[in-house]
Parts: sequence; structure tokens; C-alpha cells
Amino acid sequence: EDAPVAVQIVDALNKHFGVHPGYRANHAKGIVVKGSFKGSPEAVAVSKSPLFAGEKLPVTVRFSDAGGLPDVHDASPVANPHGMAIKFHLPNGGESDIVVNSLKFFPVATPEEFRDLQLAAATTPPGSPMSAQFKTFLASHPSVGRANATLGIPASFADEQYYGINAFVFTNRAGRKQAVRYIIEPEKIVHLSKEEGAKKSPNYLMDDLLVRLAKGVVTFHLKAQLAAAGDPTKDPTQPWPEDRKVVDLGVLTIDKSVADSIAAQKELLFLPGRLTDGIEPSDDPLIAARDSSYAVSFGRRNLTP
Ligand code: HEM
Repeated sequence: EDAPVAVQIVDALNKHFGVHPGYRANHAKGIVVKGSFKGSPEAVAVSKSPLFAGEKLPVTVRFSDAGGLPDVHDASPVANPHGMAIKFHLPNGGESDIVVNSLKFFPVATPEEFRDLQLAAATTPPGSPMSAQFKTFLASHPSVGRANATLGIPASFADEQYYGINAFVFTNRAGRKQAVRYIIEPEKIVHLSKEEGAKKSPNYLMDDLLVRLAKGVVTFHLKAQLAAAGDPTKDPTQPWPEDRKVVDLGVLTIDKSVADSIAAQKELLFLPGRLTDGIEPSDDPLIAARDSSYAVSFGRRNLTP
């Protein structure tokens, strides 16, 4: 294969989930909502980013189920990890994105391994016994099982905690650099048992969010876990120790649904590497690979009229 790895990744996702014109190659099913973000005073000490300057910024958020199936049941194992993508609208007209999911750490460490995981999974159609090829891949990549074991079935998109997984590097006004990983903390985490999940309607997560927003707002705290010297930044399969300091960067308030979520999500492109001054990518190779494969997927989903 001579195609760039980003193209190979989107091809592998299409092989795993099939091609669904107009939809994302991954996290195909989702819902778009709106709100605002207000940075905290503590955030200013760690990053000079305009995200944290204290001004209230409008945000567009898309919650999603994993996988490339636009009609997946929200409680299906294929729908895990659930995703949250946040677009901050900056006062200068620019945008910056944070794209997170409900895994505490990632199943694989490189873009090539992500492609190979999709190709191995594609040998086992949904509902059929696991192929020998997939079993061999999982046995030789124990981080996949470890990462998936961190997942639960959320009762609501609002009752789930999301993780940035890839490390970014903050710079503050004094020029001090600090590696961080994002945590998006809900008011409470509520997970369902498999049996409870199976009883839910196929769109319960999407429906629940609209019901909640009709009654009030949904809030999250955007937090940053701070790396200590020696914590690995380039390996997203390795969580940092639980006792690392966590800084509260501000409050995200979601208060509105959008009239036509399907049309809105088509036009939206979230990129983990769309950053501001004061935030840079770390040496994690997934960040650039994600940017290019999300762009390839965006190009393909917009080819349809
Ligand atoms: C090598 C690693 C990864 C690859 C190749 C990959 C690939 C993709 C692709 C192709 C899309 C569809 C993008 C689009 O059409 O706009 C996507 C969406 C998404 N990914 Fe990843 N991904 C990776 C890692 C991650 C990680 C580490 C996270 C979370 C921390 C994540 C969270 C998401 C979310 C939330 C979406 C949906 C974004 C939206 O709502 O538009 N992905 N991913």
C-alpha cells in the first residue's frame, strides 16, 4: 500500500464498518448541541491560551457513538467509546477544538496499529464468532483489552466522563511548559449494566440529551491532568498515575439543541490539532494522524450531494 497512512486508516474503517455515504468513517452517529465555556482563574497559571482568558466563549459540541455505523444501538459494545467533540468560537472569529472519548487510555500507540486493529476487526462481522486473525491481533496487543476494560455503558451523554488521551503541551505567560491530558468531568458518572443497556431504545442517548436540554442545562468541568517529570507523552496506551495534580480549567455549559442536527454534523469538522497560542501537540504520533485521517473522512463524507 503506497497510500498515505491517513487514507489507509479511513479505508480500514470503511472495510470494518462499510461505507455509509455522508457519514463519518468513525463516530458516524451523533448529535450536535450548543453552549458556552468560561475559563477559570487557575487555568491562566498553566496556559496563556485565549480559551482560558476568562471571557465566556460560545461552543458547538457533538456527542457521538464510536464506529462507522450510522444506525448503531447506543448501548451496543460497537458504540463504545462514546465521543465528545468541542469547538470553541474565539473572539477573533477563529476556532479551536478538543476531541475526547470515554476510554481512559487508548488501545494502540501508533497510527499503523490503529489501521491494523480496524483490519483485524473487519475479519469478524458483527454478531459472528471472533476470527482467528482478530484473536491473534488481540493476543499480541494486550493494551486493546486493557483499554476496553475501562469502558462503561453511559446512562446519558451527560453522565459520562471523557478523556483527551493524547498529551498536549501548555505554555503560560512566563514561558513555562507543562504536558497535560484533558479530562471532561460530568456532574456525576452513571453507567448501566449490559441488561439495562439492552432494554433501552436504540437512540436513547440522543433522545435523553434533548429531554435534558428541554428541562435545563448540562454542565461539565474541563480539567487538565498535569504530567510529572518522566511521564510518557508519546504513548497514549499508558495512563499517568492517578495521583497527578489535576487543574480545573473552567466550566462548559450546554444549553441548546440545534434544529437540524444531521445537517449541522455534516458541515462540522473537529480536529484535535486545531489549537491556539499556549497549547501545542506533544510528541504523541496519534495527533497528526488523527488530523489527517479526520480530514480524509470529512472529504469523503462531503462528496455526496
Ligand atoms: C490513530 C488514532 C485515531 C484515528 C485514526 C481516529 C480516526 C477517526 C476518524 C477518521 C474520525 C471521523 C472524522 C470525521 O469524519 O470528521 C474520527 C472521529 C472521532 N474520533 Fe477518532 N481516531 C483516533 C483516535 C481518537 C482518540 C484518541 C479519540 C479521543 C480521545 C478520538 C475521538 C474521536 C471522536 C470524539 C470523533 C468524532 C468527532 C466528531 O464528532 O466530529 N479518536 N476518528
